[in-house]
Amino acid sequence: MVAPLDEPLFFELTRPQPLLIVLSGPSGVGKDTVLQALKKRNLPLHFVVTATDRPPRPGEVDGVDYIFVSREEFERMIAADEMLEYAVVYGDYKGVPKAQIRQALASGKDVILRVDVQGAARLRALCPEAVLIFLAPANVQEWYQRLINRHSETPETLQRRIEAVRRELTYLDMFDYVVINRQDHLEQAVDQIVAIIQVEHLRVHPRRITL
Ligand SMILES: Nc1ncnc2c1ncn2[C@@H]1O[C@H](COP(=O)(O)OP(=O)(O)OP(=O)(O)O)[C@@H](O)[C@H]1O
Ligand SMILES: Nc1nc2c(ncn2[C@@H]2O[C@H](COP(=O)(O)O)[C@@H](O)[C@H]2O)c(=O)[nH]1
Repeated sequence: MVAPLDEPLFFELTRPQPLLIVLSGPSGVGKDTVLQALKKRNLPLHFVVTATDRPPRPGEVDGVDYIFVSREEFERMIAADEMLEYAVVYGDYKGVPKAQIRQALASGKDVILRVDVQGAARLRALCPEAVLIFLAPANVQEWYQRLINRHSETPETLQRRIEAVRRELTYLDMFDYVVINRQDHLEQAVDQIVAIIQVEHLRVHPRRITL
């Protein structure tokens, strides 16, 4: 006699576990640009809007690019334990609102966010099951030119970002994947990130995020 199928087992197999995907890499490598291109693919992803106390750059929109707050408000959020991770990045506060991530994961969606490399290290410690992707340039000249062409930096902030890159590269081992964002081949980098998400959902032992 054949045993009846075990329904809870099948439920487990077909119910995807949401992923927490962390995109990191040096300043100016193209993290935001890659995420904007990924948004256009209309995948069931929640794109986290992180908070900062730096002023918006021309064209940046509150609630879309960042949640822009005052330094006092940022410090209130830290004191109230509202940040999953926060750091002073190139002189400004940046932080990941905890409630936003929890709500998105609870809805069953994969969650993706970009942070600097120290933020990725902190998230790895807080959430070892997160998927960490290091976005890298094809070579240092391309990366430097990208940062210059963005016209977002003063000589001082540019220097700070250049000094940081050497230290950031020493963290490569902590990441699960590396994706090269080649000059004028943005869609290729996006394809590779989509492939990582797809393959992560094929794991026999899914990553289980607990925050
Ligand atoms: N594949 C690419 N080819 C050409 N230019 C690119 C590519 N990817 C990004 N860029 C350009 O590089 C510049 C930096 O990109 P972006 O601002 O997305 O970097 P970032 O990693 O988010 O930087 P930061 O960490 O400082 O926020 C932008 O001017 C963007 O248009
Ligand atoms: N550790 C964190 N880093 C963050 C967060 N949000 C953004 N960032 C990173 O900061 C730098 C600088 O950003 P910019 O917009 O001022 O150029 C960049 O690498 C971002 O990825 C965060 O919540 N935590």
